Amino acid sequence: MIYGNVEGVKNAFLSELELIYDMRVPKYSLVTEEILNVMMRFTKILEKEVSVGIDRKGNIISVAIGDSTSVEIPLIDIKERKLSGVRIIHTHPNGNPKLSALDISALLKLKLDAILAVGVEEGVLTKINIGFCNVKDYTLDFEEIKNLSLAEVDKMEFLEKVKEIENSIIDNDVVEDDKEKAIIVGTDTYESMQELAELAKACDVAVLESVFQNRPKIDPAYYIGKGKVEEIGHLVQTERANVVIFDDELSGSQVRNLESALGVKVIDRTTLILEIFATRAKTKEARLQVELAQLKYRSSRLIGLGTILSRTGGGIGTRGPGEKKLEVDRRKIKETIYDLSEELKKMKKTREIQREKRNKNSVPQIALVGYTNAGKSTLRNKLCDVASLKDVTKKEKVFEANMLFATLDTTTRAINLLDNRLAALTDTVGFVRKLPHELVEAFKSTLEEVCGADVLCHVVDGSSEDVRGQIEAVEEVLAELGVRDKPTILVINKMDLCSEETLEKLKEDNLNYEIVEISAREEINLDVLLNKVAEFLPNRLTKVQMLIPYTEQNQVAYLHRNANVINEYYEEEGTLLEVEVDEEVYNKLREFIKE
Ligand SMILES: Nc1nc2c(ncn2[C@@H]2O[C@H](COP(=O)(O)OP(=O)(O)OP(=O)(O)O)[C@@H](O)[C@H]2O)c(=O)[nH]1
Ligand SMILES: [Mg+2]
Repeated sequence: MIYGNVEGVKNAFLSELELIYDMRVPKYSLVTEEILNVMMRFTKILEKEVSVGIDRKGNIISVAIGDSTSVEIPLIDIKERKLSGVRIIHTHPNGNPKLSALDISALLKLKLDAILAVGVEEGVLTKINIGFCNVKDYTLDFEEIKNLSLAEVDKMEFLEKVKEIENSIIDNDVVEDDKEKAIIVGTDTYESMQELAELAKACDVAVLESVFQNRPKIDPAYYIGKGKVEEIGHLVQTERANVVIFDDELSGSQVRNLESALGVKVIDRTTLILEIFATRAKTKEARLQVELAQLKYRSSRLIGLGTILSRTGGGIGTRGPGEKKLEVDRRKIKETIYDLSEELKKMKKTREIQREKRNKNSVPQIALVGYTNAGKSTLRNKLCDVASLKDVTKKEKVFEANMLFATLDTTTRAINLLDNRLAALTDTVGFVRKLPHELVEAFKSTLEEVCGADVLCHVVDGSSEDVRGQIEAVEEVLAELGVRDKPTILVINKMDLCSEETLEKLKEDNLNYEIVEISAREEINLDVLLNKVAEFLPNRLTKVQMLIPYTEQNQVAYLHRNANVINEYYEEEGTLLEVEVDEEVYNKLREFIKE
């Protein structure tokens, strides 16, 4: 069987190529002239690369049309402390034997014994380059032996060399360096690039370099200019990056072209955002939503993740729905999308019912909204601490970190306002610019909490260089949700990092808002915020007098927890309390109310 790109190749040619399988290579040789001659002939006829995989016994294990990655060989784990036992011989139809980026990454990822690139011009051999793995700084590296003649290749003590490499893998205790190291590429704005770097960080990917190209026109094949691609390819090699992340959406074919030019995995901003959502999704509903979004995004392009790159497994862009799921045909994907949507619809209904219940209980709703990293989760935690319901609350810390999207699921907790009213405080997912529209759709339902809120606290990071842009981005989403006319407090957070000037300027620029400046982390002005929120909430408290007999003292304690006790007197018949109560408490203790 001939692997790789065989479409449109005449059957007669394929049968002739099949004959290579019957050829043998003597144990101590790299390759034979006989095999090379067939390869070179077809390289000329097809004007394509021809690859042959040979094992250490000299058996031909695969013949393929296409680059070095079309050869099918099993993946070897470095923990086994050996190489794959396979060498790949392939032709370069342009006559240049230089190993390409893809050749080198195939060598290292597949742990080949060797990779030979045979330059072919007009069907004639020019020179041969050989790549071997070697060990440098306890990690797997490569060396390239250049411009050899066939006679020189013949003379090479190839098996000795391979043994040497395997010994040095054992001696140096080589570990697989599977950390993802990225070069980020953008054409939009500096802010957007900075955010992309943050997003990568949130995904545990180190950003080694960032490349910016100011380009009015998008290149249909590579997105960026050809020269830039080369520059990045060079950086990939020198910095030893293993993924390149683009700031904008790429088409499936751009991803494929870039991967083959750069020799490493290429992903775009949307894939990265989806990835973050996938790793952070905590509830079943959130996970379903992300999975749905990922399926939709990938099915619309069925991104290649070049053959070898996807087989090396792990890392960004490969989690979530899982490769297996993506390999199934489009019809299956459509069915899955349908099922997921149905399941989500059901969940949405359940949540609506829950929300209705809560509304009936007439607990006022406060929602924290804002740009990602503004400090919403920190604020929610602090408010839960400061305004805790004493023994009534089960405090549940929100996952908070200096990372984007620390929160994926809206999480609601009860807090006690300073006037002793109970309120529900909801933390929401942070917004980002260029949120893929697949996600806007998917996450609208989690943001629906916002629609039910009585007051919105729009939290902004006052210390950010792009406060204005972030405020606008959030306002846009709020408008889309149809909640711009809700009472909104602009909460300027991180005032500990802001200068007086910045704060003044911010306030001047946002005269249309009620503003409270705070520091969530340093707990500055949290009481001011709580009071402002109380002011904004519809007043649902009623002032009453209650006389509680001394035999029912637990009700006094209950009132202290759940109502606003203004005065307390000890009378003969019991405790007389002047309290502000909400509907629930009113109904529960109605019998004690003194007219
Ligand atoms: N200096 C300072 N840092 C703060 C303050 N509030 C929050 N932070 C930090 O800002 C970072 C982000 O805070 P989070 O609470 O996770 O932000 P978030 O708005 O919930 O972010 P997403 O969930 O991604 O939308 C964390 O490192 C916090 O410690 C503050 O008042 N001052
Ligand atoms: Mg958060």
